[in-house]
Amino acid sequence: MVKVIGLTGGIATGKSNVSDCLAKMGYQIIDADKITYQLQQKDSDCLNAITKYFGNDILDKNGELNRSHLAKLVFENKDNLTNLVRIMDPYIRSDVQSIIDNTNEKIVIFDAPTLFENGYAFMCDRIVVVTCTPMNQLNRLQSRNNLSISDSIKRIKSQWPLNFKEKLADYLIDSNGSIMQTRNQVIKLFNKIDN
Ligand SMILES: Nc1ncnc2c1ncn2[C@@H]1O[C@H](COP(=O)(O)OP(=O)(O)OP(=O)(O)O)[C@@H](O)[C@H]1O
Repeated sequence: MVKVIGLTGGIATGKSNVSDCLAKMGYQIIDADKITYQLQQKDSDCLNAITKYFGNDILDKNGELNRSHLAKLVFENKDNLTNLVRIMDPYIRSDVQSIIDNTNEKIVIFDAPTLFENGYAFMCDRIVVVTCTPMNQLNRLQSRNNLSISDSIKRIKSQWPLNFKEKLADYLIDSNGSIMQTRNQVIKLFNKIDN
């Protein structure tokens, strides 16, 4: 029976670094962001459902999703975010479940930024949360996405508080140190989980 390890954190807390490290160690990664992106391809059922709710304004002239426009709508309005999640949820869940059901691996990693917010924690046997101090999170988000402080705070606040996620974790990865220090923790942790 495959063991599903959920991997999450707060926005810009260093989850991608951990996910890269796990991929290099040979683990199969189910990437919720990639699945979401693929589901939103032009003319897909999922994009049609999104457009039905948000209107044709979210499409560009070629019928492709205008991602920055949709992002603006959902980060500025909580109801929009809730509805986007509600619309996409069954599509994402079904894709993830089919990967889990068809894998031959002993362990798969389900990498999802909003694992808790979207109720995907229930699909996991164990959960790893990548965390750092609120100040490091804010600095990393600002410099990575070139955002103002107020926009960064808005994005951080659209997720559950990091300290709440930490309490729900089975395992924590502290990403306050260097990338290498974080990777060493990942190797140590997965040697334990995998044995
Ligand atoms: N240990 C670290 N030391 C210094 N910088 C780091 C560390 N880990 C990540 N960063 C930097 O912080 C930023 C955010 O990291 P990353 O993209 O891995 O976050 P994330 O948790 O995957 O975010 P999101 O969920 O928003 O995609 C990146 O610019 C990355 O280079």
